[in-house]
Amino acid sequence: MSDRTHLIVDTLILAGGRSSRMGQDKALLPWQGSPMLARAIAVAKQCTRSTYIMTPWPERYQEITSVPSDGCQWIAETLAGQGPLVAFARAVDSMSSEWILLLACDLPQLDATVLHRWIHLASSVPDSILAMVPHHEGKWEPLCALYRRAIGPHLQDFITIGGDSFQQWLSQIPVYQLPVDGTVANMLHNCNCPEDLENSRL
Ligand SMILES: Nc1nc2c(ncn2[C@@H]2O[C@H](COP(=O)(O)OP(=O)(O)OP(=O)(O)O)[C@@H](O)[C@H]2O)c(=O)[nH]1
Ligand SMILES: [Mg+2]
Repeated sequence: MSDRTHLIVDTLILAGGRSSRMGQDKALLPWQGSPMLARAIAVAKQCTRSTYIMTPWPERYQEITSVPSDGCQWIAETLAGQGPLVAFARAVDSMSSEWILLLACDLPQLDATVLHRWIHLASSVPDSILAMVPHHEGKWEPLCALYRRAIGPHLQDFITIGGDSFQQWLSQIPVYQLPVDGTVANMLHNCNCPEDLENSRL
């Protein structure tokens, strides 16, 4: 058991998806006046030490993020379109924190208070726990969750044998199930298509 109150946690935001259901780049879509990626960065900066953004097209986001002047770092993605699990596996090697807060770029209602609570909880889970992930409506919500950086080799092995599903991978490792109340459920609402965006603004 770690039992330390000050863990070193960095955020990794994945922003390299195709946005095919949305029909345009989700990261740049405004929600309450600011692009969804900028919102995710702002919350990450309130909660963790450094913010990394994994994307094959950093030039698209220069204006909204002012990277690197605002403390964010890019992780270059050379092979785009492999999906979030592979992107995460590649990014882990470039990171150095003990825990990683993994976020999608399409979560406009992230709540810093909840994320702080999860990070605090991470300091007291047993060392055997490799990830802390909300479980909602029968499935894991892997793109708003905490992972030990030490999971890197295990994840790489899973991918090497053809794995590409977070749900399958998480069923094979010791995961702490984060409870989902109303606030967390709102926070997990990701905007995949135009209707999701409209519903989340209601
Ligand atoms: N860096 C990186 N991010 C990815 C990749 N695939 C998905 N993502 C990100 O993972 C998160 C969840 O992806 P989805 O919500 O399924 O988004 P998507 O793949 O862009 O959308 P669809 O094309 O509609 O499935 C989003 O933040 C995406 O930008 C990838 O290959 N590389
Ligand atoms: Mg999504």
